Amino acid sequence: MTKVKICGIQELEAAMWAVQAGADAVGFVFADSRRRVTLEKAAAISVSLPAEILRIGVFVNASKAELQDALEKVKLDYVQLHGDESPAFCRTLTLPYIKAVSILEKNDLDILPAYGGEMVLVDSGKGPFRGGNGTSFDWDYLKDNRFSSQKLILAGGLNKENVGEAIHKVRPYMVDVSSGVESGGIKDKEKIEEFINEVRAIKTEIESGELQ
Ligand SMILES: O=C(O)c1ccccc1N[C@@H]1O[C@H](COP(=O)(O)O)[C@@H](O)[C@H]1O
Repeated sequence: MTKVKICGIQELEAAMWAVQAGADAVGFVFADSRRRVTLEKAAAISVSLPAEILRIGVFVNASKAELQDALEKVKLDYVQLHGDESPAFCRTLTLPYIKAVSILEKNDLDILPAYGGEMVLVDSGKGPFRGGNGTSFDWDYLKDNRFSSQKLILAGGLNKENVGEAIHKVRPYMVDVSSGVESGGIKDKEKIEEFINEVRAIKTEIESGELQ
């Protein structure tokens, strides 16, 4: 069963749309972004969410102290690292982390194991920002890749139209979406519901053997 993360949450209302539609995780962006949210606002949203929802904080080149502070204040389950954090930096972290890696060509996948961590995230390297660009990469790169010791999160340009193909090709542990569930730059209830419904439908097809 593919898990779903709805990222770029800035309002409790949008978080609840995600929860009610069946999301497994929500993401708060603390990096420089139009989706940036303050620790205080994220903490207020976090405290109102059901315990079983994963809270994931998105950072770019934050210090260990900043990561730890956010983890505690927002009650984050993971920090997601979208900057130039090195494998050595990641491996010294004493908090749960997910390293995000930009994939421009197939060889970019080779470094994933070096980062360690329970999960790794692959995103598109295309676009002006460190993430949240709404652009995808060639999922065929991942067709014969299985990261047995790391759970794979697929991100980058996902939407209700393409997430089925993406899951079919990559079989990720979790899909992560931000731009694809927005209208006019803000989270859209209907798009969140449609995206999650689409993922649930694909899961059913895979489990029933209809989708090979
Ligand atoms: O969403 C942002 O603004 C952002 C800023 C800096 C780093 C990461 C960011 N978001 C992450 O980017 C990917 C892909 O998002 P999209 O669906 O293509 O818009 C996702 O992991 C977000 O968590």
